[in-house]
Amino acid sequence: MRLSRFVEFGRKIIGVGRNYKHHAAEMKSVVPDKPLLFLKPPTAFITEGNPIKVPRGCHELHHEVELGVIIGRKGKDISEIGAMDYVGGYTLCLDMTARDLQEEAKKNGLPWTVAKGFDTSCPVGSFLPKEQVADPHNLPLWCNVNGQMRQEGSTADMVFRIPTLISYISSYFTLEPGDVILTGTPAGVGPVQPGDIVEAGLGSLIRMSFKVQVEEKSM
Ligand SMILES: CC(=O)CC(=O)C(=O)O
Ligand SMILES: [Mg+2]
Repeated sequence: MRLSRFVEFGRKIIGVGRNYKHHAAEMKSVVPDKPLLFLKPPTAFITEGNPIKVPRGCHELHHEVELGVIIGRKGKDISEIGAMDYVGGYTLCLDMTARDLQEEAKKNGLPWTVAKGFDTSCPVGSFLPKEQVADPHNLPLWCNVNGQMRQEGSTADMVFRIPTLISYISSYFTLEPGDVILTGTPAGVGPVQPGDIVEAGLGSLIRMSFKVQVEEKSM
């Protein structure tokens, strides 16, 4: 299988939380002393042309624009020094988050699984082979809703950089080709409503757009 079809691999989506200090501050949280991880199932993926569906019981769905790192080689206990050899490419992701469900979970000391992993919670853009990205730690990220800019940041501001993330994650989870690491979001996250259009970009490399819709019961 070709890595450009990573969405079809059915692999892990590993989220990193509070990896930008201004976002941690807007969430009234502190930057963790080691990467804060969560998982989304592969059914979270959607590509352009498919809607973001507000999950049942959610009244505050937020956008979080993020750089996605796509793993190209299987590895466990990867050293920071060799970590970039395990990157196959990059993409742009929206880590859609049911903020009200997440806040409730946080208050009760419960996991974020539903808040982060519901169907359509990971819209992604096209695959960029790593050779096309000169410096993944210097990429502008932006997100607007109905044409109004909400998030503008740079991957230069990540707290834990890609080699650290790969090394840390692989000390717990074997990384496999097609796994995607969501590297955290810059400040400016906010709500979306059914009917909204969420547009996001990664410098001049990727631009993508998704419509928000109510989740309807499937038969
Ligand atoms: C508070 C969060 O939802 C953490 C997260 O996903 C992030 O990008 O930061
Ligand atoms: Mg996030």
